[in-house]
Amino acid sequence: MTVVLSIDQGTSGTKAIVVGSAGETLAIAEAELRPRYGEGGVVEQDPRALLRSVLETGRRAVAEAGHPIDVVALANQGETVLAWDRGTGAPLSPAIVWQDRRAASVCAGLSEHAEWVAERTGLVLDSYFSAPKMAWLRGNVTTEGVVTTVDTWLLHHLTGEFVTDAATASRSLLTDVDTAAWDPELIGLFGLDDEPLPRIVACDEIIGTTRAFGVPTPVAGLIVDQQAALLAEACLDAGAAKCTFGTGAFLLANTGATAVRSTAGLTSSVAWRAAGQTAYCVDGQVYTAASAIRWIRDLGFIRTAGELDTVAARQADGTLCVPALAGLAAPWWRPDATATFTGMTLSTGPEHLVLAVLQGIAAQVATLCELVTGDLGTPLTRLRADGGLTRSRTLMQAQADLAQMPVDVYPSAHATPLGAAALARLALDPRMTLREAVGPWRPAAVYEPVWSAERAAEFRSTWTAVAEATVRKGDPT
Ligand SMILES: O=P(O)(O)OC[C@H](O)CO
Repeated sequence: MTVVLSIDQGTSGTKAIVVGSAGETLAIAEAELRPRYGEGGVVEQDPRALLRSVLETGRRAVAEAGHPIDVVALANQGETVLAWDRGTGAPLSPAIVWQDRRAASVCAGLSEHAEWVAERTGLVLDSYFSAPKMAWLRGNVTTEGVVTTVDTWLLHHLTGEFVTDAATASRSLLTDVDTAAWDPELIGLFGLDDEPLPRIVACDEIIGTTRAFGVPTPVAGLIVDQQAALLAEACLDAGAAKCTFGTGAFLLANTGATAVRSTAGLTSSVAWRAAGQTAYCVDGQVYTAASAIRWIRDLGFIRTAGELDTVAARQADGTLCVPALAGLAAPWWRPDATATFTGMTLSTGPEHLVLAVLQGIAAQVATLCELVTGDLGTPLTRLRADGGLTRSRTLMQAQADLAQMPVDVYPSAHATPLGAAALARLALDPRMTLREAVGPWRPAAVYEPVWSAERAAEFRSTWTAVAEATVRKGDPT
């Protein structure tokens, strides 16, 4: 029996779970993290707090499980970067979170290269990805040490190794998506030629051992959190898609062994490299989902996210929201976009604003479902969903209504660490298939659309007009 300590180091928190061989959760420990938001698109985290949360939740989960662990897996937040000293491991900068928009200036300066960069990397030249942030850090914060994604820094602390996995590397704008290897031309474009870059490893590779959680234990099962959830939800065949409703909402669809070049403004990256194969996915992003809910909570509209369904109005009053509180990603790619509420009257209450935020998130995800369908060449007919916000019945019903497809809610709140745990199991038992490592699951709830196709289309066209107007507001005059 393989017991995995699987750690999900995310934007809003770190979760460590101990997973038994049948995928059962033996223990859970969580730590909340709060990024620092500042003017000018600043979203930062204290790297030491991230590391502390990994060590502390991992140790608590192991103690609670009361069972020796065989392997440690780590899922990471993808595009968040920091500068650090390779000798001491000390951070030399804050962690610049994927939501941070300050590197937009780097992308603007490279805009004439946008087309070939997209063709080579499968991504869009946008401040969301790691390389512009790395270049921004170099130009504005420090020329010392190394600049890497957070996973590399955490893994250095755990094992002493200098590595990243193929899925995380593919989110950088520094890899050729077809080979998933560092690309010297891209590295040169961002002025990062002199940077030592970590070795790219497979997601199911044993990269070293750690003593951080007791006796020396192998470390394997490294992957971006979104891709981990795609794997946990068994989206193993081309065409299967999931949306994780976390800090942001991220829709990923498996495209098999091919990295498609999106014609719709989505991005393509490595889903995982495991069992000797590389699988790809297309993805679309809603930058603020739970962070929009946290925002309305901080404004006092709700006391906790658990109140969403009781507070949200049963009927909309015409208020619409584009929750672009940290810019807009696919298909607009406008880091400068800001959030909008329209259609309010004197009778609009907090309940209408709460409903409008939930419908705004669902409308953005519905747009992504439509675009994914275009890229896959076959219609997306069902959506799998996970993440904390799937607890909101109002949101899930709005999702089914606006996307006009059933939504299957994943039964566990731990899709991301369960996906990383599956990769770790595979690492320890290479005779297993990926499908066996993941195992079957049944939805905890299925939301069927109750709105007619006409009603959904009408809502979406009004909402899209508001989103387009939001984007036009920032157009140069
Ligand atoms: O930390 P999460 O769970 O919000 O996910 C972050 C995404 O992977 C960013 O691309």
